[in-house]
Amino acid sequence: MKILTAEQIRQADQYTIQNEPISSIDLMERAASQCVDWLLYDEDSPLGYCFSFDKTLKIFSGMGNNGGDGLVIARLLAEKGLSNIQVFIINYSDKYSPDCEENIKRLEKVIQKLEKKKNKSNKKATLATREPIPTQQHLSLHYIKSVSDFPEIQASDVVIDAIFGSGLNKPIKDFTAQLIAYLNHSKAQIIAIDIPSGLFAENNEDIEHRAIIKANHTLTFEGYKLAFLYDQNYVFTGKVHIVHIGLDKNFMGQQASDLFLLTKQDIYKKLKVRPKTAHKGNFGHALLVVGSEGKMGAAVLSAKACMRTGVGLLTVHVPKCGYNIMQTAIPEAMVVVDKKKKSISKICRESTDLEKYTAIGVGCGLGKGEKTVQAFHDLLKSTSMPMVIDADGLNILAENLSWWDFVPKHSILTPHPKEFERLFGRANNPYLRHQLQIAMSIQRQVFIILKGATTCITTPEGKTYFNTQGNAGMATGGSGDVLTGILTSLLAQGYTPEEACCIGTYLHGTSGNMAAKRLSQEAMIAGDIIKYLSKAFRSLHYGEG
Ligand SMILES: NC(=O)C1=CN([C@@H]2O[C@H](COP(=O)(O)OP(=O)(O)OC[C@H]3O[C@@H](n4cnc5c(N)ncnc54)[C@H](O)[C@@H]3O)[C@@H](O)[C@H]2O)[C@@H](O)CC1
Ligand SMILES: Nc1ncnc2c1ncn2[C@@H]1O[C@H](COP(=O)(O)OP(=O)(O)O)[C@@H](O)[C@H]1O
Ligand SMILES: [K+]
Repeated sequence: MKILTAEQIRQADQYTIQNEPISSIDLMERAASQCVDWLLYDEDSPLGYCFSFDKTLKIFSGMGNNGGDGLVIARLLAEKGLSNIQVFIINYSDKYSPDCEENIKRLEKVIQKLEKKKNKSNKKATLATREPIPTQQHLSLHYIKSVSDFPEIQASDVVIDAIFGSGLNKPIKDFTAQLIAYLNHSKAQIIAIDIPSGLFAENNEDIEHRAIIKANHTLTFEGYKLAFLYDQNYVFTGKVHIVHIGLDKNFMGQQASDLFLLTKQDIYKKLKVRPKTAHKGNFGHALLVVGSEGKMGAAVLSAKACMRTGVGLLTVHVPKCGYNIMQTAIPEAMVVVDKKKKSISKICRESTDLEKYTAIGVGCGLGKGEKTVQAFHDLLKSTSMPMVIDADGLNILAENLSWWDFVPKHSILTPHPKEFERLFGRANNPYLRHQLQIAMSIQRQVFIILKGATTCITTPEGKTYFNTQGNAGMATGGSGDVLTGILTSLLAQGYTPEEACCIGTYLHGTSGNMAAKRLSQEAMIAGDIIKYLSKAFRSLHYGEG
């Protein structure tokens, strides 16, 4: 799925208005009604299925179209019978957008209607019982012009943030900034409409010092904004939900973008089916160069994951101390032992040694001893076959930058954020780090998989794929070794490095999710990701689970 910029979405908005055709105020109505559906019927909604609602919904609306969305949400919820709704318009300037202004009038009319209804029923009740009955539905509109207008917020309140959307063009200031700090300080659940107010859709500088809503949920229109895919911004977006508002699909499909979110369909299309008459020679021969004393677990995890991802043959090069461990843990793999007992010292005597392999994975649990460093150098120089480089392989490279010249073109590097920083340096914010990652992929002609809650893959052509599969149960030692095994297996089987990166990260995250569902995030360990690979494959091939 393509990720579009806020500017491209705005153009899609205009195109839809002109060509569907639909008026902008009706498009706003449609967007808000989709949000209302989510609020009333989604299992994640703090309002969920709760018509007789004992909490108060406090909607904070700005003066642009995002504010307009908030006003329509209030009106539609009131029309559906939701009881306690308070709307606050934040007067940060003296100019409303036309659709926002029109929706204030529409909301005022509904309030008047409700008041009339209330007075009528109170009159009736007074005649019959001589006492007014409690009001059934409360909808009110207030204006915030300074700090003294801030309402009290209870922990049980649900706050809708419709202050600013994608039209924000500079950081929020003055009492609106104070309001955001005040809302963030409250214990209420916050739902942001389109984008948390204060966050820019792409590049966010100086984020620690800016006023930005910290939402529990964000209902975003049509698709993820780039900023939502950086782990550092999760604190602002909370869980992201896509709300389709009916923008022109063809127009959006034609927009140029080098940014993609991986979906199940993308992966399904890339997965090959194993021919009925296949033999093990059809699925490649992988070599894993892994392990050292005390870190043979990393070697075992990568080897098991490699075999469970479908490789035909696997050879694992380990130090002598790893021989029994490896043969016992995974009899399906062949083992080549190093001359050294505790760590690897020489991987290949001649370059022809490597010719029988169709892919090489190196780095898991390798260590950085002098001989190992030399062996890694020799390995890089002996082959032009793209390889998967992880963990200590990356650390060694970071300490020997001149060896970049020997890294085979189109190799896959799998750093976590710390390893990335060692290799490529620091960037001031996640957007700039992403730009650095793209630049490095192009300059070094490698695929870089920056691992995280959302994993970011960049290609030598400058494309980016984001993988959002996975969960915090995978934040445990060895999960990265499993990914290296999976990637090496896919490369060995003849998938292109780009396919291997996309399928590998998606598969890894999907297995992790399946393991967490069955075992809990706390109890699952890296080896469980391997156990659930079979289920993940079945879900991709046959839609099971
Ligand atoms: N296709 C879409 O994406 C649709 C978008 N809609 C909504 O429209 C929003 C965008 O609306 P707008 O363009 O009116 O933008 P906003 O509602 O985000 O912006 C508010 C206005 O405030 C001004 N402003 C920007 N930064 C400011 C600051 N720091 N201090 C004071 N004023 C500032 C801007 O000039 C703008 O006029 C979206 O986020 C979404 O909620 C929907 O209404 C319908 C369809
Ligand atoms: N919170 C999370 N959500 C999703 N995936 C995660 C999360 N934490 C870790 N992971 C995944 O687990 C793996 C951890 O890799 P790494 O840090 O190299 O671990 P190790 O070195 O222990 O093997 C990565 O693929 C990463 O994307
Ligand atoms: K918002």
